[in-house]
Amino acid sequence: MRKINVFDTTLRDGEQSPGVNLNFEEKLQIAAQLDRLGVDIIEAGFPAASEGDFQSVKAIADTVKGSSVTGLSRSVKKEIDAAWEALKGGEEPRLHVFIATSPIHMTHKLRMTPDQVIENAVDSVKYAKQRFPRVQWSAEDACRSDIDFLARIIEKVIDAGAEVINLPDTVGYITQEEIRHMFTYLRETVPNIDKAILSTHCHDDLGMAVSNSLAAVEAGAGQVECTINGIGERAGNASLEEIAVALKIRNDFYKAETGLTLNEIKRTSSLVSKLTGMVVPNNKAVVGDNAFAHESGIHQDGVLKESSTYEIITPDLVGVSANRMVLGKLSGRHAFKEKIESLGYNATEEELNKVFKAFKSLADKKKEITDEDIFALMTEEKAGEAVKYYEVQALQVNYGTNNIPTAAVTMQNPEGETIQEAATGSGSVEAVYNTIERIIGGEVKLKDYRIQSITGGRDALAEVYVQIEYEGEEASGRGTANDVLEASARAYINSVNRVLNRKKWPRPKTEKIHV
Ligand SMILES: CC(=O)SCCNC(=O)CCNC(=O)[C@H](O)C(C)(C)COP(=O)(O)OP(=O)(O)OC[C@H]1O[C@@H](n2cnc3c(N)ncnc32)[C@H](O)[C@@H]1OP(=O)(O)O
Ligand SMILES: CC(C)C(=O)C(=O)O
Repeated sequence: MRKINVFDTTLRDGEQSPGVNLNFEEKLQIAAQLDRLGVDIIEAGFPAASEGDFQSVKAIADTVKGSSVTGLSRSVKKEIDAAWEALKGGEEPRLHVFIATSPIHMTHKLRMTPDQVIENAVDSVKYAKQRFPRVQWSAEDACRSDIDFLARIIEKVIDAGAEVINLPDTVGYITQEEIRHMFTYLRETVPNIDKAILSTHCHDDLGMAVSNSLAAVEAGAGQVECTINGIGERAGNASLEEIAVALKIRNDFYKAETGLTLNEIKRTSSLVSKLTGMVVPNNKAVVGDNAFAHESGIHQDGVLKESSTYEIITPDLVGVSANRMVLGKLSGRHAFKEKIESLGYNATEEELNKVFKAFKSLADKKKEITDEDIFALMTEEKAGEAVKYYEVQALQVNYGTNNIPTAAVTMQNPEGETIQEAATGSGSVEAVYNTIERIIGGEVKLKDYRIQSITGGRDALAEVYVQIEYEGEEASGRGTANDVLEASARAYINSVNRVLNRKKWPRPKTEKIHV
């Protein structure tokens, strides 16, 4: 069986999804889970993009030991240097350097001739090879490039030292037949192609990213680039879970396999969804809530008699467990610790104490504590803001059908002072947000507000996601609580704190020195 390397780019292309911005702790948490899932390569970010990206790529390279860690760079010396500084502590430093090869990108965006692009690509790979033991080169917009030009440039970058050649469908344009032809033609035409692994990276603009990736595998791709839940720029990237499970279930056809621990898929999907705020649709293949649900009588009858009548994937293959309720308010610390570990977390003693306290207080209010509740509490703890500039201490809301909603909020400000304010609004949430805005003393534009319950039932935890603009920066925020107004306040403050944390690591002014 042919082994296909899985290159996960959730933390780079996935983070390019509009509205997604992960903080340092969240990126580390996702990287650790990707490592548990067993992806071969984690693209941890774009080190030259900002100090924040640099620091998170470095921390991931320094700590992740199973998967190989890479970072993206333009064909620019300074960016390759920055990537080296971020990645050099890793076990197998690997660079991903790219330049566009399609006529439309070369002419209008790069304003370079094809020969200049070849020279630039070769120089940047040679420059990178002076530092990195492994270099991957990508031909951005490969699928709209002239195939003979691609063949020419690929031969030259392989000679310069590139070991992986990635051929992205940057704008999600290609069809399955065309991508199969592209990979086959290049394998037959480029004389030194056997010295490199060919890789595919598909976008989902026409909803064909997964099938195109699988078609590339059929035609000889040895690496697939994808993201958890298919998140990514515009309509997203090929989704890792769909490719991995298709290769597993249809290995009779593809004759290829990944090295993934498939029963970590559901957990990874939930973590990424929670931390990015991008909800997984119920009907999403493999990880959607309905993926294993049977509604109609004939189907239910069939499944009860023999599950393979209507189920080609068993839920446990991807880590979906039927058993929900486990712990309650009388549970002790040992059982709780074991539960946390079974959910894939390694908690420090301090984290465990904090989450155990939160669990006990939740158990006082809520009858059943499910895995999802514990997962939410632990994620909140692990992904707390780097610095909590503002913190909500108390909240009171007065609402009546014939009254103007009024909120009173007590908060701690960055100087450690306790401040109290009150304000009204057209609804309770607006009253809370107007009050918080007064305390912060700046305008906060609310661009998106979403609420969901973590489990079913009237006592379910509420989870609120917001998208705001504050001091010229956009940020998302998340808050979880028993009460929807408290969850709303937490999400709002969380997003403001993210803006303030980001301002600690501003995007540097880059000097453009092309290789
Ligand atoms: C298909 C993809 O997903 S590619 C990855 C996309 N991801 C990102 O862009 C996120 C990170 N990006 C950033 O933080 C910024 O864009 C930076 C730091 C990389 C560059 O910022 P700036 O220097 O302000 O340039 P800006 O983004 O406005 O413009 C891009 C420039 O890079 C050039 N460029 C684009 N791709 C490449 C490349 N692969 N190699 C060299 N130059 C390139 C463009 O032609 C343009 O050059 P110009 O300024 O001479 O016209
Ligand atoms: C930089 C490359 C790999 C990319 O993300 C794309 O072309 O979509």
